[in-house]
Amino acid sequence: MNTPRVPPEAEGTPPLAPRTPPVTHGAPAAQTVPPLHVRDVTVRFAGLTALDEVSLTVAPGTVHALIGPNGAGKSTFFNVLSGLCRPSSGTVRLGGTDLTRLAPHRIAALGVARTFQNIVTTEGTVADNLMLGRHALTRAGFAAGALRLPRAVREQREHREKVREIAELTGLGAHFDRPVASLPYGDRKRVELARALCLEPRVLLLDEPVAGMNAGERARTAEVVTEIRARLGLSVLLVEHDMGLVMRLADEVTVLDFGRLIAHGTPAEVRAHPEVLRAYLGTAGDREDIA
Ligand SMILES: Nc1ncnc2c1ncn2[C@@H]1O[C@H](COP(=O)(O)OP(=O)(O)OP(=O)(O)O)[C@@H](O)[C@H]1O
Repeated sequence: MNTPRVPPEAEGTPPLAPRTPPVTHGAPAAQTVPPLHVRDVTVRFAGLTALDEVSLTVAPGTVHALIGPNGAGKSTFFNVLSGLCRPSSGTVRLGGTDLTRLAPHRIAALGVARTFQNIVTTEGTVADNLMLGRHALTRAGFAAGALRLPRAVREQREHREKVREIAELTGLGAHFDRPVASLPYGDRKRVELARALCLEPRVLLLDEPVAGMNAGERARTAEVVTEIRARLGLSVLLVEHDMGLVMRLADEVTVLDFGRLIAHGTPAEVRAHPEVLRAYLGTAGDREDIA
């Protein structure tokens, strides 16, 4: 376990076509999910190496947690995967498709959706917010929508049915037409997760999905992550400081410290790893406890 385990490459996988999936009905169907391969990614900001040749693979249909003390490079890693930060070197591939230097909207269209650590929606209803998440999948043009042409009206209705399913799946069904601002914090934060799901991603990047939640809200969100993974078959890459949640949800855990990968393995392996214990319990007084 001391050396990172790197699953074999899926060489020769055909490139993925950009997705324009039909609007589906009934229970969301499990979809084909390619592995997400990150290889030797390095990011430098002026004199600081925020990521130093970091590699990991998110295997299809698994929950892979990325943990590490404050400043370890987790957000930078997410920013690379979602196209907000260009690495100095290294590659990101979804199956056989190179995502490394694509714009964020192209990465999203290829099936990698993310949530943000500090964004909690306050505007509009739950339905409004989830419809925003369908934007990338909308085929009828702006003019057709504005003119309420039959095709655009039908498409809007189908998208609304789909987002209602996702609201049910994420425990927001009872709040569908309520203003987000009127919901408790945990539900509001889960709107962000639901909005990312509305893109029908193959890989979901969750950046601290339970930050600021109370114990009940955390437990509910953990159930939702378990449920969406089981029902939709997608892969999840999870950044989270709540170690109880990480240990419960993750199949694999990768640990960063000062931009370097220091451990990779199952939750039990990582928890007992001396480098990980040192990184969390080491010298700095403000480091979190992994126990
Ligand atoms: N745009 C930037 N310019 C300069 N330095 C940056 C930038 N973004 C991040 N850093 C630095 O890169 C390092 C990694 O930061 P990052 O935010 O990725 O860590 P993190 O693991 O997500 O931390 P946290 O758990 O506190 O969110 C830190 O030293 C940070 O100060």
